[in-house]
Amino acid sequence: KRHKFWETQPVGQFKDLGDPSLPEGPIEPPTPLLEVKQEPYNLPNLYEWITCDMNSEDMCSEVYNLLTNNYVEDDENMFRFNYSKEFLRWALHPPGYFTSWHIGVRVKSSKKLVAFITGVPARIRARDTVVNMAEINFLCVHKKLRSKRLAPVMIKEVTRRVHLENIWQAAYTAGVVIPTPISTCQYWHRSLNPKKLIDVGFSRLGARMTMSRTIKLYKLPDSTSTPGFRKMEPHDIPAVTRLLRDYLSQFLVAPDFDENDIEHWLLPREDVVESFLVESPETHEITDFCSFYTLPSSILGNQNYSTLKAAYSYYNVSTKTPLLQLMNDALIVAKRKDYDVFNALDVMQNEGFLKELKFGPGDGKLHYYLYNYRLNHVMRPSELGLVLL
Ligand SMILES: CCCCCCCCCCCCCC(=O)CSCCNC(=O)CCNC(=O)[C@H](O)C(C)(C)COP(=O)(O)OP(=O)(O)OC[C@H]1O[C@@H](n2cnc3c(N)ncnc32)[C@H](O)[C@@H]1OP(=O)(O)O
Ligand SMILES: CCOC(=O)c1cnc2ccc(OC)cc2c1SCCC#N
Repeated sequence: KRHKFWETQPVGQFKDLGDPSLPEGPIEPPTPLLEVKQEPYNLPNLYEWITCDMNSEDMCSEVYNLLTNNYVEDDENMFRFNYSKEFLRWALHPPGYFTSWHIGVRVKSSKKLVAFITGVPARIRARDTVVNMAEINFLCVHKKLRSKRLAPVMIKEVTRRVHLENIWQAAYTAGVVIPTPISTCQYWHRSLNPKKLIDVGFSRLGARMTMSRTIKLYKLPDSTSTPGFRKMEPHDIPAVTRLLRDYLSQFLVAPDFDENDIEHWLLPREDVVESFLVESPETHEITDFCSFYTLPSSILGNQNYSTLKAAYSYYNVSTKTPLLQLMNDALIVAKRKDYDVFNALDVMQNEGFLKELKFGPGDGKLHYYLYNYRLNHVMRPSELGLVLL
């Protein structure tokens, strides 16, 4: 397949896959800052760039509306991600964020927002090297402006603005295959509200299964089972940071979280991110951790339902409590909070609980990418310790 844009970019190219002579690490050296293009890339005449301050209620609403109507849909157009405004502000305002990396495109005449792309800074470790990267997300072009090669311009502009901050690598995921995935993961789904998932057409009644038998199959207890299982609180930040850093050190690619990062990404936020830990009743040691983020989806073309309430497994660590038991408690909490489904990728050690806890494999794949950083090893999902929103 010809990738006219991606073949021009410093990313692993399909033709290079077998070539072990190419060294791992940056593909291109940094450009001297004074030589980085100072002015924005040219857009087609009708359009103009806009920097999106997500702390502005109006701007955040415009971004929310663009994504609600034009962001990612599954292959059968059954769902479309419906990130909330609170979630977007959380996702785009981690420690050290740059408003200039939150980029929109407006129609000059109508001022209508028709495209968006974002970056946030992140320290990512690849093998033994910690690299300052940009995590790129929320690339969206209005449905009416597709297939006009706008995406490459969006990507070049966010690249330019990241370069201006002396950052030369990026990490991103996509459902599409472009040069060149560092890993390909699979989504798994655990029904919490099987009746709704069957009504919307996502799940089907199993052979020789009645609805009431299916509801019973997925039934969960009302209360969690692990002694000392509780919500994470601010005073837990140092212990959770230690626990997660130790745990993530086993993976080939993983975030290099410090306490500030943990405070932002893992302290519970209503309807955005939930995190729990196990504090040993005897020793008061924090031995385990689990978390999930809240990403609803619009249900497209169904008379009875408009929104799917989905929880997405985030970072989980088990050192004392069996991972199965820890994640079953996460399912119990999610069910109690009225989620319809609990989703998880087969990354990290998730394969160890997916089948046992009645997750079913999805038909969607998620490909992970690095920009301007070569890894000569296509990773198995279990070697990957990174979850992007
Ligand atoms: C040092 C810092 C570096 C920072 C930058 C790092 C890189 C960041 C990269 C971005 C990471 C984003 C991560 C992220 O946000 C998470 S993945 C979610 C992406 N968004 C959606 O799927 C929303 C619905 N779709 C759309 O809005 C459009 O279809 C988009 C805008 C996706 C493409 O608009 P379009 O109207 O359908 O297409 P054209 O404008 O005509 O352009 C066609 C070209 O775009 C390539 N394409 C298509 N989808 C892509 C995708 N998801 N990543 C990368 N490239 C993608 C495609 O291969 C082709 O190039 P090629 O001819 O070479 O094959
Ligand atoms: C019921 C299981 O499917 C989903 O939760 C879901 C919801 N909304 C989406 C919106 C866009 C979309 O585009 C790929 C997929 C979904 C999916 S399946 C893949 C995500 C997970 N897990």
